Amino acid sequence: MDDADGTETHADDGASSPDAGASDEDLRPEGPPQKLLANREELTPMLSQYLDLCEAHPDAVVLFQVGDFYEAFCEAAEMVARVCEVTLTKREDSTGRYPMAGIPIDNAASYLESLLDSGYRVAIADQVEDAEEASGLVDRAVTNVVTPGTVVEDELLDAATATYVGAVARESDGRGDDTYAFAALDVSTGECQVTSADRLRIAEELERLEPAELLFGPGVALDTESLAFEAMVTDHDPGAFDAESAAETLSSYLANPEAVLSNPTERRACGALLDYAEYTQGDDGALDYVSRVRRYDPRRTLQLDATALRSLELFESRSHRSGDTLADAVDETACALGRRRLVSWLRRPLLDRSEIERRHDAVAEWVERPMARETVRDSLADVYDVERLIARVSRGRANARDLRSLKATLDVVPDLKDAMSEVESDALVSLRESLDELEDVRALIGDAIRPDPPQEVTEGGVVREGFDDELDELRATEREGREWVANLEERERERTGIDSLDVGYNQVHGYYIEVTNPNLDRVPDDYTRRQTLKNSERFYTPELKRREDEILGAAEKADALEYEVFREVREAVAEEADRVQSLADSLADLDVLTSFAAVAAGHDYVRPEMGAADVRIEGGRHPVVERARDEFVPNEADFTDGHVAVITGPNMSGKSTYMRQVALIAVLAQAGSFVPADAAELPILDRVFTRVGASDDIAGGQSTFMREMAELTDILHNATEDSLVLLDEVGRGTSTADGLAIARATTEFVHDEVGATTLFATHYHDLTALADELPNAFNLHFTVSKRGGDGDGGDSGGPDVTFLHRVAEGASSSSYGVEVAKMAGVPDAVVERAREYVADAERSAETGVGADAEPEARTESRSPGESHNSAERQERATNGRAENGAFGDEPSADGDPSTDDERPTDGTLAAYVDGLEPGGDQSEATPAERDVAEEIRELDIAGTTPLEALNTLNELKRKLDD
Ligand SMILES: Nc1ncnc2c1ncn2[C@@H]1O[C@H](COP(=O)(O)OP(=O)(O)OP(=O)(O)O)[C@@H](O)[C@H]1O
Repeated sequence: MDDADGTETHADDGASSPDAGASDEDLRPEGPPQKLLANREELTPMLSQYLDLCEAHPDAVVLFQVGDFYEAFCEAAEMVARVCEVTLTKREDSTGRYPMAGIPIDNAASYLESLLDSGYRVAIADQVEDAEEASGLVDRAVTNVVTPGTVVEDELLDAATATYVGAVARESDGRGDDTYAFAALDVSTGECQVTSADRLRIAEELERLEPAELLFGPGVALDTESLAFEAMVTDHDPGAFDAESAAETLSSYLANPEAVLSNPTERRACGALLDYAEYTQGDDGALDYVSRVRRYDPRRTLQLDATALRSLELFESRSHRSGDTLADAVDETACALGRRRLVSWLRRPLLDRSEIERRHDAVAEWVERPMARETVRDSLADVYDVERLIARVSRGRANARDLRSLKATLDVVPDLKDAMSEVESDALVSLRESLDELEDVRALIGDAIRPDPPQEVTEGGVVREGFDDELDELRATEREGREWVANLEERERERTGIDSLDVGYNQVHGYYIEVTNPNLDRVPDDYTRRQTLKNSERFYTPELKRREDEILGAAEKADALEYEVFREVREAVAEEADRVQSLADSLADLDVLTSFAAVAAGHDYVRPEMGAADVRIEGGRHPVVERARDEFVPNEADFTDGHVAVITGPNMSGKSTYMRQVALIAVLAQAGSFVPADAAELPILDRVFTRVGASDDIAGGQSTFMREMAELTDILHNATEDSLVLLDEVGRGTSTADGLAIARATTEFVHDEVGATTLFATHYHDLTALADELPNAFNLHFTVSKRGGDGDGGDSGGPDVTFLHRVAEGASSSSYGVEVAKMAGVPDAVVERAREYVADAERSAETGVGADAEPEARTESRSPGESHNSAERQERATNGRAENGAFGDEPSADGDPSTDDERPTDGTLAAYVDGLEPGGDQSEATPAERDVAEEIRELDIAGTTPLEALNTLNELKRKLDD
């Protein structure tokens, strides 16, 4: 396939076998293959060239163009064959046998994707000279290193999200105060952003942007394991982080780097990053389209760390269903530019009230002008991803279709401006004014490029007639020649009298006149034989030959000239990349503002009033859950009389949804959107913290409880009075006593020291007492409606519970755990038995039986460390608070009436245990009952979910029945 190299064909020659070469599992497929290194002196020129390229790219798998394939050899071949599921063949020459695997170039993207997904970087070594013209070995060079963070191929990129490569640099002041800088680049668009801060905040920035690939400068030791996203860590030349070389790299991108990047650390991170980007794009020098290097200050945006992004399901939902994230719910953008901008606005909601209100003004205006808005959206739907497209143009990778797509986008601009002719809000007016029609570029593409050009740019059919005189002449010659040939058949039939005479063309022999055998005697003298077939002969005439040369010569020249002309046009367009990029920028903003308005109009969102002292939301809804439910119950959130809300209510009653909806409303408002509520007054939050239920979390390495506490520490250290804190069942991951103690202390701390707006959902009903003690705390609870039995135990049917999902003031009075268990499908027998236990426990509580029955002996049966709790419990039990005794070891919230009638599910189990205590009425206890008692005693109640508890109960009951 590559004659110049004397290479074997790639096609499977039957010699393929998995053991065709070295099969050492430990060999890395990247870097120079051992076997080639060993034979270095004897290698054929081609393999020697391959080896050189491998050595120059030790971190990457080199794919080496051989004709229509990209080939890999030795260890790399084995890996490519495995990962890409292609046949492993071999190449054999006098120096040895080398495994070989190849992927077809035409279809390379999908294979590249597999390689990237498997964690490899790929260096593409293309033939950089025409194989036919090469004397000897074809020259090859790495034109592109494909890595997860630097991919530019549309097929490998998600249209809706930006892909970043990031670099982190560190500078130490010698006194322990380090500055960290983080630079991130989207190589597909040229968007580059840089910031610096302390280590923690930079780690947060990484999590916010989630780069697919990271470079760490000298001295940076970030534990990537602890990051909440997966990134490839790349070792790039540490020298690129040096101040001097970074300055040199930056000089190609910024006229005055010091004016844009505020400190040396930022310049080092950015310089190294751009150096790496250049390396991946084939080392052709500076990337012209990276002209927007921007510095940003994370303190100017609402902080959302990885935990918050995840638990609020901004961009990824736990269900992993599309449509289940906030970004999906408020996405009515019309083009990819808008969708990516929406994500970036939601990632970085604003802090500046006037900037926020500027967006709200624009949304309000679009809500009021539905006709114009919809016209704008229709036009935006015709906008291509010009941000990536212009980057391709600058890299010299765009084809003629790309240019036509750019033109189609530019065609839309006048319509957009028209539709916006009457807008008044500041943001929309300045967007309208910034929409550059790029009339020159549009005219150039319109005149030069045919409306429906082919994919290939080297085979003609690209440039319009009338654009280039020389090209037109060549095409005319070609056309005339073809016409002459087209009429030849007719003429020759007439001249020779052979009716069956045909004129045709084939790749090998060119034009011919075909005459069937019976007519051969009538062939004129000027016919020369070209080819003999079974039933006919093919001829040519001197004139046909001359015409053929003319046609083919003109066509070939025209194709080459067209490509030349196309490249000139492409370069002329690339010159205007900055203008195209700022147009893309404006279109993206416009799309998001229009989308916000479309969502607001379609889903009854209101404009929030910003700058309030406290959160006050009327009729608030959860933007995602409300779409999934037929009937969503709106709820108030009023923090004007207190900033700490303790929220109780049965499982499934809507606590988590409620808390998240408050946060999502705040995030949406600060991103510039209207909000799902009847009315909203909102302060400008500096940060949203979330600590959600322990069991909801992925406990990566750490114990769930440790993670919970680490997150809590973060909140308690970093929250301010402008923060919003969501705490969902803090303390659940440990013993009840510790959990309650932590929850209580946390609430007090947040209340007294932090002052943040806090929503604290809890099953510890004792916490509700805090509302009486702390002036700025108040109780909220979720109500249920009961039908049927009243749950007093006398009615074995028990109550039928309907969740109202309605929040109300005050503390809730019951956990309804058993009813939830019933709804979850726990067998009726178990549910009924559980109800009996609840009723027993309640009777015990009323009469004090359970508590009184607890004897001294119990203390002895416990471990020494717990004796204090038992004593304390007994003391409280004597106070008639049997349900606390049932929990075993909770601190008392004496005198709080709201907690007196609580009946947590766990209490019923513990009450059951109490009844079986050795010191209780054990005279008739059977061995089975004693076994059961023992098992119950060993249960970790605090670490057991209600459902597990009921299943355990079912099991225990079965044992007793047996
Ligand atoms: N306001 C509402 N209107 C309608 N449905 C709601 C509402 N709030 C929540 N829901 C639905 O109720 C179910 C339970 O909600 P959620 O998870 O918020 O309850 P919870 O009280 O936090 O439960 P748990 O204590 O078990 O974690 C969800 O399926 C949710 O879709």
